[in-house]
Amino acid sequence: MTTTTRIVLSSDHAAIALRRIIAAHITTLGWEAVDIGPTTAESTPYPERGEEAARLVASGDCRFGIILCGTGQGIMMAANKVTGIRCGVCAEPFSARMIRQHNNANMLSIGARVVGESLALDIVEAFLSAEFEGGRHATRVAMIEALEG
Ligand SMILES: O=C(CO)[C@H](O)[C@H](O)COP(=O)(O)O
Repeated sequence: MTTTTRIVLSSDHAAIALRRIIAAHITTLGWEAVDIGPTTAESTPYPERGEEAARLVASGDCRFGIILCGTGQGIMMAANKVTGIRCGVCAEPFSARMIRQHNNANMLSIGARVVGESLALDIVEAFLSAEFEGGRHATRVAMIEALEG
């Protein structure tokens, strides 16, 4: 398992401001933010933005990925198409903690049109501070991996 502290951040046009806020925040927590944009408000397709981030996580270049679009849903769907990625959309901290503890998620998706800044930062902190519990959950995660063929 990679030990890097790099976290890739990516979004579509709907979430640029919140992505930047999260990138700045995680650096205060000791993580290295790898913000791959976009930098302008021009419309950009979330499948490409999600895939780009997911490949950096799947390759081991980044430990985690935090991705955002309007709802968090579309970019999550794209990221989960990349082998090795387990990404969940979270709109509250409990689920963000649980997708680490039970599902060993390596990416977190947030909807910038769903949650505000303060809640988003709580969600990110819950995700980053939780650890995978293994045990019975490892068996189930292995079953997800088996679906990848
Ligand atoms: O949430 C999203 C995908 O799940 C996108 O951010 C949303 O569909 C973009 O919409 P628009 O082009 O109207 O800004």
